[in-house]
Amino acid sequence: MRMGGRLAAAMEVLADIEGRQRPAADALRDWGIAHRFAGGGDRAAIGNIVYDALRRSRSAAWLFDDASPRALAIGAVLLEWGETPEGINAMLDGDKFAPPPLDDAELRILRERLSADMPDEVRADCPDWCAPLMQQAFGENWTDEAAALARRPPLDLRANLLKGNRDTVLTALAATGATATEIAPHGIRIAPIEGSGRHPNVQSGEAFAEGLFEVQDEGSQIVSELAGARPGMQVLDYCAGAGGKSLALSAAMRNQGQVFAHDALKPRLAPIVERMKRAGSRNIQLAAGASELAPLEGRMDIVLVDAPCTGSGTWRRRPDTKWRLTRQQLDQRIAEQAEILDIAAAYVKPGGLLAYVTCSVFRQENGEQVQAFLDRTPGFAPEDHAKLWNRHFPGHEDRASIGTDISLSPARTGTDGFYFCALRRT
Ligand SMILES: C[S@@+](CC[C@H](N)C(=O)[O-])C[C@H]1O[C@@H](n2cnc3c(N)ncnc32)[C@H](O)[C@@H]1O
Repeated sequence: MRMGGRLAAAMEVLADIEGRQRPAADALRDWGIAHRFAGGGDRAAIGNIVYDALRRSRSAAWLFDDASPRALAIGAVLLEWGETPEGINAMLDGDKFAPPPLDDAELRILRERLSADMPDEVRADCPDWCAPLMQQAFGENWTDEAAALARRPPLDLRANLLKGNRDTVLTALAATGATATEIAPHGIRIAPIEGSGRHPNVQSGEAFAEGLFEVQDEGSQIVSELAGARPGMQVLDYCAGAGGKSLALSAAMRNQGQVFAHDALKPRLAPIVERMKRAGSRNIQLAAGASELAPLEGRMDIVLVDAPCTGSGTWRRRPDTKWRLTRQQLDQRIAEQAEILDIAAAYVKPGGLLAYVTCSVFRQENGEQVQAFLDRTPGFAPEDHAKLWNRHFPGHEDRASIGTDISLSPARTGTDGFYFCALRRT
């Protein structure tokens, strides 16, 4: 396929996502099934256009004064692929699978808009109702922060200390251009893809099969590290999901002590068993039901609450969720988080730690949530987060936003957006 055909396919997929309000991954998968002739390179390029268009929907629509799939797809290529309107028309020329070339009216508005300054709310590339939340979260930098959440993400890995170390992985993946992450001590980064490229399929290689690494964003590695799990501890991962953080905790504990992995939705825990085997983790135990949780009450050194949240910190990776999110869903997450904090706190032993984490950047799910918990719960006090950060990440003092808690973001730390707050039970 030439670029024209790829653009036409991306428009088709974007129309499907919009029309049926479905996840981008599902629409792309179905397109692939219906077009078996398309090769891996075509699928990657189409996927990149679709994801770029979703990340930059607002900007792309502004360029054309039109939010149609055509405007979003071509807008994405103009904004993210370094193409010019003339370059696009040259690409489409003579390609019978291509959409019609840019017409005079489109060329006129593009010429005007591409040389103008984007209004802040456009550059932020987020829904209107989220803009005030971004402003509350980031203050005057909010547009830069929101815009960074609309860029292509890197692929981050965590070297598994139970099987090797970062150098082992860097050597195994030398051909991918992987480098050490800046902050997380065991992290490895493969830079964001460019143009029609795709990330190497690191999970199909021997190093992954041997358990040398896990795929985990650097921000997720940092918050796992900040929880401070050490060998011999008793740790409850209360919202363990597929176990990304349980595995990081287990490695930090060198397989000594116990990680109890709980999730309200038991099927979500299922992948942990296979992941543990691969990683050589022997100290993770599933604690799905009430009977498994009851004996843990008041006995945990650390309870990690990686709470269900809006995921606004992960919009780089799942940009379709950004446009589907509603205020009602945010309110629902806030209520769930409060309930989970109240329940999970009971498992912390006196002197132990309640570590609250979200992958959201909104204050309502983060600092305000923690403050409300502290207001209604005697016996918990925030740790000194500047000290905590410096102990774990010396030399990176200025990187995170640190107050009575710690916030990470693509613009600031080059990671997904994460929130961390450690509360000591007194
Ligand atoms: C952010 S995800 C966890 C991701 C996981 N910790 C990781 O690192 O891969 C939040 C999880 O909380 C779970 N959850 C939602 N409500 C819950 C509740 N009331 N109690 C425990 N877990 C809950 C969800 O099923 C979901 O798996």
